[in-house]
Amino acid sequence: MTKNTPTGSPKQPPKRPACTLSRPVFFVGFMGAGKTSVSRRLARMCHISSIDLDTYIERREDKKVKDIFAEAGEDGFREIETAVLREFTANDPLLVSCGGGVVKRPENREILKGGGFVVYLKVSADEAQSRISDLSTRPLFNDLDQARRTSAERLPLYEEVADAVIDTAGKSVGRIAAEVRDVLKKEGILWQSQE
Ligand SMILES: Nc1ncnc2c1ncn2[C@@H]1O[C@H](COP(=O)(O)OP(=O)(O)OP(=O)(O)O)[C@@H](O)[C@H]1O
Ligand SMILES: O=C(O)C1=C[C@@H](O)[C@@H](O)[C@H](O)C1
Ligand SMILES: [Mg+2]
Repeated sequence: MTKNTPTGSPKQPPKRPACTLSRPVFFVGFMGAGKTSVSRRLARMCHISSIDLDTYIERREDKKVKDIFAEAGEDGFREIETAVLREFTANDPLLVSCGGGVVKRPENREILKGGGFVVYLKVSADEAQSRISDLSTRPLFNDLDQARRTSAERLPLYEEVADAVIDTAGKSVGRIAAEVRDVLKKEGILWQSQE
């Protein structure tokens, strides 16, 4: 007895969304806003690449961010940060999670505004503190009062560069990533097609 031969086209692997970015997407916001976590989650959701500037700097310098601060001071760290930020405006578009202080330098704000689409993830200093388990990894998050002041000083700088603002209060990383995805699609930055 012969088995029935399957008809139709050969079995295809399940379709998955292939996404493309038309421009780099930069995540900015205060420490603990979730820039790193959200860009990683969105990258997984959409099968695109993401890069974290702090992690990239640590690999490039073979040192932890807090050790670069200790050895070269904040200015030394900011020099490196500007150089790597420039790299990611010039390369293929990626999701780029920036360090919390990237907006401090006017030069960086110009790079961000001219170099891609900027998503500002908003968080209060109080909520940020409750999210970060090891504050010693953030040399500029010394105590809550100081973090509240720094956050208030930076707010207009984040707003200056932002193309989209997303309030993260009380939302999960997955929900924020989905909100960002929807904004990027609506703005024509993220294209999703079936392979
Ligand atoms: N929406 C959220 N809800 C609860 N916890 C969160 C949320 N977003 C991030 N976290 C947690 O907060 C901590 C800091 O998150 P993350 O490193 O992504 O922040 P960041 O904005 O990249 O900070 P930094 O500027 O210091 O790099 C992590 O432990 C992460 O799991
Ligand atoms: O807010 C800041 O100034 C910083 C945030 C971190 O992501 C690191 O880039 C570094 O600790 C400085
Ligand atoms: Mg980060």
